[in-house]
Amino acid sequence: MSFATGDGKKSEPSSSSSIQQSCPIDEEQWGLVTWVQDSIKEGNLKNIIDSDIRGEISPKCLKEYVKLAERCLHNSPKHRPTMAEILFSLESVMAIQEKFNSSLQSASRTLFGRMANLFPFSSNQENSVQGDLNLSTTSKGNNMFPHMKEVPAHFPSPSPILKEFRFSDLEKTTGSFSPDLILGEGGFGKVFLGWVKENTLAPSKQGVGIAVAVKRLNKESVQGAAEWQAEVNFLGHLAHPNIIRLLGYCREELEHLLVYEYMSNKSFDRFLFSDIAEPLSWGTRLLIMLGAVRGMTHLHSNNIVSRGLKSSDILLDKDFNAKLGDFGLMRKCGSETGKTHVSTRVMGTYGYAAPEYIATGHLTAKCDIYGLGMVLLESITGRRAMDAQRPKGQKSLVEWATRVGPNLKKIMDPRLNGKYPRHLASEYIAVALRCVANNPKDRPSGEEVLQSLEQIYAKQNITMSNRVTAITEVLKDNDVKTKQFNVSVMEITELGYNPIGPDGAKTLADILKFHGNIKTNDWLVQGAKGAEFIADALKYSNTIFTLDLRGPDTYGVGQRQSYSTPNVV
Ligand SMILES: Nc1ncnc2c1ncn2[C@@H]1O[C@H](COP(=O)(O)OP(=O)(O)OP(=O)(O)O)[C@@H](O)[C@H]1O
Repeated sequence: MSFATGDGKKSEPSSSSSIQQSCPIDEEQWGLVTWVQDSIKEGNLKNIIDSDIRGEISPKCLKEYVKLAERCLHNSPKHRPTMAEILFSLESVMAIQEKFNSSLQSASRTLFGRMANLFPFSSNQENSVQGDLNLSTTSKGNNMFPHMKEVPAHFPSPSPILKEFRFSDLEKTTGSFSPDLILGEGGFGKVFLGWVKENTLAPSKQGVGIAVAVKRLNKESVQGAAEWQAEVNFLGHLAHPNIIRLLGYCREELEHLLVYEYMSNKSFDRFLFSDIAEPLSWGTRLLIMLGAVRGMTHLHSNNIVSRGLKSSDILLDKDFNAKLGDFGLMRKCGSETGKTHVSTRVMGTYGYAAPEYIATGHLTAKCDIYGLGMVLLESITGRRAMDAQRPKGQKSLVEWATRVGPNLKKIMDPRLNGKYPRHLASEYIAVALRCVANNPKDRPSGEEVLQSLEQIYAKQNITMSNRVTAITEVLKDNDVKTKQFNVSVMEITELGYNPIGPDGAKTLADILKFHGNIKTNDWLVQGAKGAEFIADALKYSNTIFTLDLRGPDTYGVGQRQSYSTPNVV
């Protein structure tokens, strides 16, 4: 913020200010502060406005703005506002100014265009994907906002492809924000299911057209408006299969709404921490995280840090494709947030935030990697980043997981029922633990995480042709005569094994050792290759192997026959 005297020169500072002794500011700043304070006292507000924007500011707005600045500069820290209060005040100021201006566009060229630049992104910082996206200001006058920096706006305005909805249309779309249509509730408000016509996005009857999710911010939300603005500015410009699509927005009076594509499986956390649905298999969890990492690396390549990825920010469509949502980047910019914003989000914030970010407010892409590591850990353990209900020593997931890391039986989500490939699960955990390393330098980049997960996925990938019905003659060398088997292909796919060749046999042998007795309907066995494969596996295994067989004609309903083979070593 720049202030100037009427003639463009700075006037001499008054020596009467009490700020002088107690504020650790340099002489130049002190001069500015006292000069502004004196001008305010004298009722000389006009004089302190930058001549470039004088005439564009509503007098009422200016008064409020200056009042806020004065509070920030209060001699006693106790009387200074919190970040949340500042945001709230700026929001009110903005509303006053908007009444004064005829349009948002004209406002953005003036004072409030400068405020929009406070949104934390950058387009021109060198190597900012891996590098420093610190938002601390370099401007001497803005030390009150340690996590913000006036940087050039990457996406300074909503994308033209976004639809500007009328509030009345969104009311219709959601049955007047019917409680029956609530999809969920976040820190800033409720999300409703609505229906719109496919081409025009005009309101439609329930069940007709396409489903949308309408997020309506609480009017009293102190940070909501900033979040709303950030989402409109960023999300409309980001087209990626792993990033939620924003269809449009609405801003009328104090109402702020966002309209997104509908994700029928809602958020990932629901599947990890509640019993509302069948637990997700290892394979599905891996694919979800792959999608999330792809989305995150796309953000990083656009110089955007998500500032605290959480499992609730990963939304899932009907096929469990993952998309990142929740781009309100301002919301966790101050430590005050924890005091003023009471919701699970605050717990989440602490649980997911990188230690150096908590300590210094210094934001880098590596802070995102830390959050990502937390979600990777959550996805595999089924435990929350922070869980006050857990016994001592287990409340913080990162601490607990670092301790028990290599012990798969302890660390893996019991709801996986042991159905995961041990060697791949170990690799997955190792990646997650690297991401949550205390020292940011020890954390991998987003690209590295992506590569690691892709490798894990490739190792377990089974093509569709291998997933065809398994009708097999198995174990002909092992006492079972000609038998045909129909084996559950999905299960083995989700376990992550490629049951072909010696490698497949080795991994199966590994599993045999781990599980003891297993049933054939956990495995894909196909033709003569399948027979060889099982036989091979038995050679590698030291375990008694129990087969539970059923024929193709009776698959799913038929009789089972059990067969136990002695150890074949
Ligand atoms: N596009 C969507 N489709 C379907 N459900 C959604 C969609 N967006 C959000 N939801 C549901 O609404 C809930 C609240 O979402 P929201 O983004 O407001 O908050 P959050 O990320 O869960 O929490 P917070 O805002 O506190 O970080 C989500 O957890 C999800 O269940």
